[in-house]
Amino acid sequence: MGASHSHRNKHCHSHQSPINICTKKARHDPILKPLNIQYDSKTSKRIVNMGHCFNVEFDDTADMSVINDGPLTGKYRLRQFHFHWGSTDADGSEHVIDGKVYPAELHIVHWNSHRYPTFEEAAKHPDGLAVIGVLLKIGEKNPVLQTIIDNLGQVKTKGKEHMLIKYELSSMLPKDLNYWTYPGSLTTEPYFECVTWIVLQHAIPISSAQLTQFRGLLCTAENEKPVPILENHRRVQRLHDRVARSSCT
Ligand SMILES: NS(=O)(=O)c1ccc(NC(=S)OCCc2ccsc2)cc1
Ligand SMILES: [Zn+2]
Repeated sequence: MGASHSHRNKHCHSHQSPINICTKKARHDPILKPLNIQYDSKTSKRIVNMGHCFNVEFDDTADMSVINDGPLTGKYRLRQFHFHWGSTDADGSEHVIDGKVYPAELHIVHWNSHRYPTFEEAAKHPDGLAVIGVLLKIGEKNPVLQTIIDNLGQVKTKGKEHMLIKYELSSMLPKDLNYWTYPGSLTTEPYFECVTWIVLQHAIPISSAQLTQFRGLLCTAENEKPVPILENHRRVQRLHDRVARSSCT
């Protein structure tokens, strides 16, 4: 679409996610700060089968688990995390790094409680949400992930939920918090362009056997013919006028 339509572009779909991140073009921006992550394990509440994925939800009624600094202004409150995966280990991540696809991706969803009263309100604004994307690579069994996987049996069918007490989300993150950041969108309905994406440059391990258990979740309800959630990742979107920046050289 030519420049003459850029006004229309502005309001519709020019900042969609995920994208392929060309690491050579993602320049280091010295204004970017280190990411500050403060998660309180007491805020973990439950795991829910959403039908297209499962969400691990947190108590976001106050600024107890938050992130700030990095590319952000003010505090963003932890709401939920979830994963995207593929039907085989050859596919699955949403973000792609220099054309390399990873077998899965973790999304940790936060909303701007500094400026907006609720998640729903924040999701209507470009600075409303901040999602940390963590790429997963096939490796040794991940004990922190195993705690989540051990609970999947309790949420096998769509709509089922199960309590999750004192989950230490911070222990799932890599030590190295260097990241790429760019302005984008939700990668599922309603695709709102409200996300500051923070994609970590260091991947975390998951074993192939653990990943297989994600595919055992059903997108159907208890009383329906069982259909597994074999994959739930969106294809990469056009960059348009955007630039991805790096937190390090
Ligand atoms: N895959 S993603 O991280 O971009 C992502 C994150 C959140 C959501 N949606 C959430 S948490 O809420 C859905 C309902 C809603 C309400 C107002 S805007 C969206 C969708 C996709
Ligand atoms: Zn996601």
